[in-house]
Amino acid sequence: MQSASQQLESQDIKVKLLLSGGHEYNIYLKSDAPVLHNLLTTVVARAYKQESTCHGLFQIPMNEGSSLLSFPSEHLVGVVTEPPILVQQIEEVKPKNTDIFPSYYVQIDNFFKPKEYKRLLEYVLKKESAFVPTSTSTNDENYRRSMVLYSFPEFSELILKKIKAMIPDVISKLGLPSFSISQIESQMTSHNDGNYYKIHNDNGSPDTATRELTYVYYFYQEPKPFSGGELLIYDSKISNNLYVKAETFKTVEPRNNSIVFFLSRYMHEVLPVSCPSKAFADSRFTINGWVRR
Ligand SMILES: O=C(O)CCC(=O)C(=O)O
Ligand SMILES: [Fe+2]
Repeated sequence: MQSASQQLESQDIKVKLLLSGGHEYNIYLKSDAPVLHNLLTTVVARAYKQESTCHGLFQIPMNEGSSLLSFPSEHLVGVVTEPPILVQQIEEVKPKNTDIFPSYYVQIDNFFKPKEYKRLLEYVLKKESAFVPTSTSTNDENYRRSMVLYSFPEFSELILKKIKAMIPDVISKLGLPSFSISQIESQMTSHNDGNYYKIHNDNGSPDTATRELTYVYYFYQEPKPFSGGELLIYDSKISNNLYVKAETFKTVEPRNNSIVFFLSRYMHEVLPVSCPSKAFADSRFTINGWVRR
């Protein structure tokens, strides 16, 4: 769905939310905030009696995060934006088979404190011999090349605690309805010279279906000893009533000591890594996993 809100440079927008029952709330949002896009498309969908693409609960932090406004999407009657944001004409908001649903992600820098990050790098270098080659659910040999470490109790507890604390903020930044977490999985990976992971999603099989969010934490030695290894997250479109990959995508730089969150259902891939030294210590390392509902 194409709306004018997507074309603005990021700026602060004063947004008055008009809710059923005559309630009004003033909030401030960035013009490129996914939640603003969802608010506008919800109003547009109601105006044209379409199914909203974001049915569910809105949860919007207020007063610099000290309070949270929650309301079901069907209670949203209107939105007043200052400066004005025009949503384009009916022809362009009608869902067509060719509509692109943009993918959204959140990337947070300085995830581990410097001491934790240093300890993690020292740890991974000692664990080289415990890493094993990765496989995929289809066992296709040319789909994925990397190494994985499944057990690292010294860090999995710490990362789970930090991720749990971040989830409410991540959910709100992604404009998602909240959900209760049943489990958070984690693994450590290394990508060395020529390694990659072709286009896939992370919840496409019965045993992965409850994965809601994927997270990837990146770490490596400085100066950066490899190139490539970008994460591409594809936008979606609807074809035959199914979400499928669009041609367009977002490119995520695997920034040192940053963590990325996105919907596990998005199609994504890891571009080939070039690591001239081929030394394990020079790999693109991650701790990644999935938040299950
Ligand atoms: O390493 C990355 O950037 C993403 C890894 C990934 O997609 C996965 O393990 O499912
Ligand atoms: Fe993945």
